Amino acid sequence: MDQAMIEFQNVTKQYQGGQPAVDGLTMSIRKGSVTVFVGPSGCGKTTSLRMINRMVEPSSGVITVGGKDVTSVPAAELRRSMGYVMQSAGLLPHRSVLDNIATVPRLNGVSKADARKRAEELLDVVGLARPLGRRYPAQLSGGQQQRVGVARALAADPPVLLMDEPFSAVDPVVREELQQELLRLQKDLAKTIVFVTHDIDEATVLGDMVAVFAVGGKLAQYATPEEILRAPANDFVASFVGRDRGFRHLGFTASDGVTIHQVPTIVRAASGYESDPAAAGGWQLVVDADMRPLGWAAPGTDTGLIPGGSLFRPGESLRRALDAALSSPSGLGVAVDDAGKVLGVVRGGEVLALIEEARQVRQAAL
Ligand SMILES: Nc1ncnc2c1ncn2[C@@H]1O[C@H](COP(=O)(O)OP(=O)(O)OP(=O)(O)O)[C@@H](O)[C@H]1O
Repeated sequence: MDQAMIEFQNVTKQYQGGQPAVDGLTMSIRKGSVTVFVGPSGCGKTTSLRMINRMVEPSSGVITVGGKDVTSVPAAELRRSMGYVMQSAGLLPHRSVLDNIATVPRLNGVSKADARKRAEELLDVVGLARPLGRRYPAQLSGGQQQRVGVARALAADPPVLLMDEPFSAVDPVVREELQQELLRLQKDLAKTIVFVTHDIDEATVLGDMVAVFAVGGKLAQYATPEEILRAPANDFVASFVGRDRGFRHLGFTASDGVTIHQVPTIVRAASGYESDPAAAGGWQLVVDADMRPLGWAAPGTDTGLIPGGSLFRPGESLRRALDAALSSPSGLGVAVDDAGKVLGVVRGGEVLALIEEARQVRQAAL
């Protein structure tokens, strides 16, 4: 796993008449990892990404993929050997979704029938219903189009996937869904993914490694997301990751010690409500017949169902546990298992105490 897949050796790109867009970039990207290029607008992220598949040629320096200098491979062949996903999905409007996904395998000489069969399987992989394959791109939502973009990039089963702000044009809820989907896919696929974003949150969620670029095309820090949040290399990185970095860092603190308490529940079934006799006038969690959370019933009032907050799954970070408690109208964060069934609740005060404990342990280790 520690093998390098992509290497930049002192790579510079200067477009005509300008300052360098990328300046002396040297970095090694591990096989099977997700590496995120992040930084403010115009700092050379896209240029760096595009030099990997020769959509842009460097002014100087060498880039190797799988140990091979990319300039030794014809540009068109190199491009087809890597998946590429961009912000606008870039689908061909007059071709069906299936034909869009089958484009590169067809160019590689795969028969139409085989390419379509593979395209149908890929719809499953990216979580799209098969009938959508017959539609045209304009008949899909933005999020669905991005999924097709990912399926198309995966069609030829390339070892390397290049993704340029693929999720930035969709709303935040769909965006988070797509991020989680990509992480799930990556668990099985173990591709070498290079992902460009200007969103530090997206970078720390997705990246095994994060490369922070500064204006002028210089690499400011290249480290794990945890390290970038805990120990920014300089003032530029510190200001880029922002004031919330302490909070974001919680995303890397394990929640093992969090106690999950029992919670009084009301089952909302077809026959009506069944209240928990243990409720004794406090907040009650409303669940369906399968014990999945639906919302809250406030104490002593009849205001009906109050929407719940975010959910916490044991094994997730303290950030998730705290968010579940803070976003819940009752102040109790709902914990669920993998099937979405209620396990109990976490208390905000207890999560904060654990956060403080973890901070002291970190401090003592310095
Ligand atoms: N084809 C081009 N010709 C001339 N200059 C270019 C070209 N493409 C990019 N640049 C310049 O190179 C610099 C880096 O651009 P690049 O697109 O790589 O940055 P980026 O970090 O991806 O930005 P953004 O987040 O805005 O997409 C910018 O100053 C940009 O104006």
